[in-house]
Amino acid sequence: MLTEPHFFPGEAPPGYSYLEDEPEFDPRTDLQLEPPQELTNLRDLGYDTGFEIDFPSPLAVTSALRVLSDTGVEKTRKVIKRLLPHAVHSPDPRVAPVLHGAVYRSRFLRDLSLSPEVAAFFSEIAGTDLVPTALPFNLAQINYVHPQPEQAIEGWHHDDTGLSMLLVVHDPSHLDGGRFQYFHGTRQEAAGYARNRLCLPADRVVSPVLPGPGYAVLMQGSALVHRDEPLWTPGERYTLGSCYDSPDPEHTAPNRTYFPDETDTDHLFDPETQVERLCRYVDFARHKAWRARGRLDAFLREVPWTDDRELIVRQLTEAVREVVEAVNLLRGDETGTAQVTQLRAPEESRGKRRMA
Ligand SMILES: O=C(O)CCC(=O)C(=O)O
Ligand SMILES: [Fe+2]
Repeated sequence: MLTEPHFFPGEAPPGYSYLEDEPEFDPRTDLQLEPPQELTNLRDLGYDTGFEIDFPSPLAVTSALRVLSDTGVEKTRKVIKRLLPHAVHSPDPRVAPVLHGAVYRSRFLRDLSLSPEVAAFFSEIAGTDLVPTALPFNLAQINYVHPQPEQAIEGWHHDDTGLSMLLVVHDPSHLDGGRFQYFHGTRQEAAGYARNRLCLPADRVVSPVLPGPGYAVLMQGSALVHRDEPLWTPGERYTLGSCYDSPDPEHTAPNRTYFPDETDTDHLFDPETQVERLCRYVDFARHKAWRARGRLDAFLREVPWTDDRELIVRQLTEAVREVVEAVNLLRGDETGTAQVTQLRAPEESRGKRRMA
């Protein structure tokens, strides 16, 4: 069952505007697609088949692969630097400013994130069809580093999205710290260490070698406990994350969304969070509508001639289940900061993740 391609919104949301005078994305000069040497699967991390079955690919994380050419890196870096004023700054100075939905601010990043060449390359690696996510807010997320390295925070987490590319745009060889790292184990194990206030054992922390800017990993970020290592000395560090979904809605919805309560005093000082708010609602609804379209098409093709009304009700209900859940979530309350932190914590169970 495959859902039809998503329509990327024709207009940027209110409060967003595209940069003027941007470089154009040209896949012939900007991409340099080179596959990874190694793949680590969910099973290698210790997950069982029951867990794996929910995911479109058995892949947990790749070793370094190359996405951008030197020309592509230069263009990306220029755009990312120009977008810094729109990043959301956490009230905690140890947390890097982050910009979501850069596809609504940069045509270059939009076209890179939607590139069919990149999606085909990742599909080949993951061994399953992948398309740029129909939740554009999760396309082109830029992680900036606070200019003053503060007291180190651990920063271990897992994401609440599907497969994602994490691309280094800075030159990692010039940095003291700031590596992308992951835990070679399951979320449950990582949560066990956290509960007991223990650090993750150093011999199970992997720091994949990313030889230079333009290299990336592809990861199943919701199953992989990972972090950006603290930067021990000031330096320039930018990463770009972008998510990919399976177009087969039979796979569990990868993007679990909650709507942060923007009236939380923590957020009030940054007007950019207010702009993001509306973008999250619509993008979330789009993603659910996109998935349901595949299920409704399957219903149209497959519903049998029957007088079993219960059977028809069951099939139709299943086709729109995620839309009904989305409606309930959109009608519901927003999530406070403390709960958002909890939702992102590694001890979150897969069952909970499935609820939204
Ligand atoms: O910048 C990095 O190395 C990791 C960023 C990350 O994990 C995230 O944004 O979720
Ligand atoms: Fe992450």
